[in-house]
Amino acid sequence: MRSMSSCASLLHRLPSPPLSLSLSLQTSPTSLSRNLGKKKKTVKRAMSSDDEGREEYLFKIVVIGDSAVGKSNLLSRYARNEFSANSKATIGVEFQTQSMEIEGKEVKAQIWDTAGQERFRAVTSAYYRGAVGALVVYDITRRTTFESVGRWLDELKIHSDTTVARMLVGNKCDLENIRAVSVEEGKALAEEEGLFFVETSALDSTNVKTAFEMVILDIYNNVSRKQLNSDTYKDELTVNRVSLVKDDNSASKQSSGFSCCSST
Ligand SMILES: Nc1nc2c(ncn2[C@@H]2O[C@H](COP(=O)(O)OP(=O)(O)OP(=O)(O)O)[C@@H](O)[C@H]2O)c(=O)[nH]1
Repeated sequence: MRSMSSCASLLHRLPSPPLSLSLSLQTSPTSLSRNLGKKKKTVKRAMSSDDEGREEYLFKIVVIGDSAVGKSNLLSRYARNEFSANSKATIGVEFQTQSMEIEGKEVKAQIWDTAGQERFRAVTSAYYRGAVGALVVYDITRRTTFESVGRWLDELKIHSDTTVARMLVGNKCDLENIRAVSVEEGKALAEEEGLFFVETSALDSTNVKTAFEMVILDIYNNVSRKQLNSDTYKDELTVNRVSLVKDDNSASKQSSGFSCCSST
């Protein structure tokens, strides 16, 4: 028996952000990539201008958590509105790019999904490199996956910047009847670690859009505040402008423009 109403809604880590969550999704490309072994540039984040001088942003977001918590299905639900009851374990890395508009600016979120199983994981440092946002996912019906959250957060801290926008996601909240982690426990951990928190269901779509878009919005707000003009940032922008030009040319080039993985 499913219960949608029991899913915990979004808990803000910070006071409400200055922007609303009404992002307009422009495209829904399916740039899925399995490029293990190829040595290519890793995108960090980007700002560029198109022909009309409009600002563009590219944010890399990673989805992490134990195996079978629903990472791949959360991404496929968000990007393509698809769910698979029999999805296979992810091998290596996949990513999807979503474009949207915030305050008249084009924002592209490049969302990376990797295997929860250690033996199927690609080079860890390459996966995290350049990430400005992260969804840390556990399965509300399996307590061990909640207990692993600390380990995933530690890995994120080791491999990325401290300013990464982070969302704790308790997935499979449609399975209320076999819940093993309470909403209160999820909230408490999120508060302790300074994360946003939401419970989702990739199966029935509950809060999936909110989870991703809250992270994107938080990154956007952070980046806007920083104004993206520091000296340390300029090199990255130069690299990423090239990637964005490729990305704009055609959907098919999108996956080749942004790929993983080179080891550090
Ligand atoms: N009931 C329910 N099942 C889900 C939900 N999300 C995912 N599943 C199921 O959980 C299983 C694992 O989902 P995946 O998306 O492959 O999990 P994953 O975290 O990507 O797994 P790895 O690739 O091994 O890291 C699949 O059988 C999905 O159908 C959900 O929200 N509700």
